[in-house]
Amino acid sequence: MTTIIDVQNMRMKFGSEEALKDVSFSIKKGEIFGFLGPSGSGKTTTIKILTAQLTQSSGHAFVFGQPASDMHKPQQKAKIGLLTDNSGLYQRLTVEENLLLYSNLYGISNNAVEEALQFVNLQNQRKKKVSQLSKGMLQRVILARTIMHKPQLLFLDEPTSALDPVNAQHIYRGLRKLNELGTTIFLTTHNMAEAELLCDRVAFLHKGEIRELDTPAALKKKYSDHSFTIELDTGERHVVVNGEEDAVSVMNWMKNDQIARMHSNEPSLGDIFVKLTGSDLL
Ligand SMILES: Nc1ncnc2c1ncn2[C@@H]1O[C@H](COP(=O)(O)OP(=O)(O)OP(=O)(O)O)[C@@H](O)[C@H]1O
Repeated sequence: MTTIIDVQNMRMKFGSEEALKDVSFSIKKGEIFGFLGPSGSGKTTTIKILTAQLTQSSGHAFVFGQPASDMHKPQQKAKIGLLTDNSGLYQRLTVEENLLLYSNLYGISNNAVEEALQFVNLQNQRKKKVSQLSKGMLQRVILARTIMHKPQLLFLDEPTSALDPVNAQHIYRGLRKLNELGTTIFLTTHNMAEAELLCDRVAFLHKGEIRELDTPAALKKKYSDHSFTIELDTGERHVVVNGEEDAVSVMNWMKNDQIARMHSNEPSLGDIFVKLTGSDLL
């Protein structure tokens, strides 16, 4: 599979502060990759390097097989979509006028405006002026603009931070659809449930270092204590672990038809994050 992003031993210093320390990862075409970390861990700095807004102090950062510092070149830039909190929208124009302006400016077909409005569930707000939008609506317009040229690679920095759960779900469906069509997605989020739902692999960043990188399922397995919680008909709850000692109790409860519910106590990505960073993001 084609490698879309390749980062090896990347470091970034701002004066004496080391924002990134020896960061390495690579992302294949078609992956949804979650870059997770508390505030100040280096997520935005990484996106800025990968989109040529900053140059790393040392190490290797390649996007589409070219140095990331070339991403400002029009040919490379056309392949990516970057969602940031910097809106750049015209306040006095409507949602639709903003998107049409953008599509004309970049030679994108006007049909893309309709598709983008659907993608973010804003068809009914198209005539609203940008100055009159709520924070969540504004975020959706920016996202619409980001995906309008059908980029091969999408950088999404906190794409649903201002959205209510219904609109967030709508965006998740849209992102999955884009991904099925081949778009690779690099996503940062503080929302661990979102990462678990969307990402093929996640990296946990802490103080500029990647502490773990794997599929959510593999990480959950790695950090699991292999215990189960059993709830009996009486409401009594027992935590049991694999092994002979608890097997006897479990067998007896089963024989006597006493078990009402049983589930594995595998950790969530949020639990793993707290364990790794000592920070509770939830
Ligand atoms: N231009 C800059 N000059 C100096 N320090 C910077 C600059 N940009 C980022 N930093 C520092 O680098 C570190 C990483 O910042 P970064 O914005 O990448 O974090 P983040 O993980 O994106 O945080 P958040 O989740 O709050 O957006 C922080 O300590 C920050 O203060």
